[in-house]
Amino acid sequence: MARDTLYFPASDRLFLEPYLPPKDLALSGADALPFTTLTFATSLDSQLALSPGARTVLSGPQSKAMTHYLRSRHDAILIGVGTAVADNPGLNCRIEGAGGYGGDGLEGQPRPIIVDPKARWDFTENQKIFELARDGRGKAPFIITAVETPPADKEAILEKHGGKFIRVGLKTTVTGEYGLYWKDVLKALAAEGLGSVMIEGGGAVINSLLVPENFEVISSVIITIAPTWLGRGGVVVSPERQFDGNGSLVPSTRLKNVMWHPFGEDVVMCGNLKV
Ligand SMILES: NC(=O)C1=CN([C@@H]2O[C@H](COP(=O)(O)OP(=O)(O)OC[C@H]3O[C@@H](n4cnc5c(N)ncnc54)[C@H](O)[C@@H]3O)[C@@H](O)[C@H]2O)C=CC1
Ligand SMILES: Nc1nc(O)c(N)c(N[C@@H]2O[C@H](COP(=O)(O)O)[C@@H](O)[C@H]2O)n1
Repeated sequence: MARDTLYFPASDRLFLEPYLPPKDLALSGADALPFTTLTFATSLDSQLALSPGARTVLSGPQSKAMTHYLRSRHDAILIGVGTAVADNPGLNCRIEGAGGYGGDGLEGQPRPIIVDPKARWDFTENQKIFELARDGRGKAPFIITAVETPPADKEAILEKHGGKFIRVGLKTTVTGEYGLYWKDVLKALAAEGLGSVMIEGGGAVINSLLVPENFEVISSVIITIAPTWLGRGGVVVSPERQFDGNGSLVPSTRLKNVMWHPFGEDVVMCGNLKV
C-alpha cells in the first residue's frame, strides 16, 4: 500500500450519503448537467488560505480522509488556475481501495479539471498531477479554457498523460462579470461523460459560483470548518451581495437540509441550496 494511503471508516460514510451522487448515476438527456458538489475547508473567519499563493492546511486527518472519500465518489474534481498555481495539487484520491492505493486500475480516481480561461497555468510534466498520472495513481487534468489555440507544448504534455484542453467561450453573466458561465462549464463536463463533479475552490471559483443564477446547478454543499482564525488578508469565501430591481438587499441565502458531523477537531456541515 502506498505510504500516503488514507482510511475513512464505513461508520463515518453514512451521514454523507444523502449529499452524494447516487452510485448508479447516469446522465439522461442532452441538457443533463453533472451532479455538482461544492466542497472546501474553511477557517472560522471564512478563509481558504493565508494568502492567494499559500497552500494552507486547514483540515485535520479525519476530515482530510473524508475529502478523499468524496473524491472517490465523484467523476471529476474541479479547481481554478489560482489554486493549481499556488498548491501544485495532486487532485487524486488516496483512500484505501482506490486505484493505485490497493484498488485496480484507476478505479475511484476522479478526473482533475482546472478552470484556466486564459491558459496561464505554466505547468511542466514535473507537476505532482502528472507524476501521479505516470505512476497510475491519478488521472491527468482536463483544462477548461477560452483560448482558441492553447500553447502546443502544454497540449503535448497533457495529451502524453491522457489529459486535454476543453474550449468553453466567455460570456457576461447576470451579475455583469465577463467570464465563464458555470452552466457552460458543467455542460462541457457532461459532454465528456463526467456525471458528477466536486468543486473544491479556490476563492474566485467559489465566490463566482455562489450567486443565485447557479443555485439550481449546485446539488450539495459539504464544508469542513476548522477551529482556527487565519486573520485578515487571506483568501475569503464571501460571495457578492444580491440586490433586487429596486436596489434593496435580497435576504442572504441559507442552506436547507443541514446536517453537522464532527470529525476530530473539525466539523463538517452538509446542506442543499435548492429544495
Ligand atoms: N481550503 C480549501 O479547501 C481550498 C483552498 N484553496 C486555496 O485557494 C487559493 C486560491 O484561490 P484563488 O486565488 O481565488 O484562485 P482560484 O483557484 O479560485 O482561481 C482563480 C482563477 O480561476 C479562474 N476563474 C475562476 N472562476 C472563474 C469564472 N467564473 N470565470 C472565468 N474564470 C474564472 C480565473 O482565471 C481566476 O483568476 C489558494 O491559496 C488555495 O490554496 C483552494 C481550494 C480549496
Ligand atoms: N479539504 C481540504 N482541506 C484543506 O485544508 C485544504 N488546504 C484543501 N485544499 C484543496 O486540496 C487540494 C490539495 O490536494 P492534494 O492533497 O494535493 O491532492 C488543494 O489544491 C485545494 O484544492 N482541501
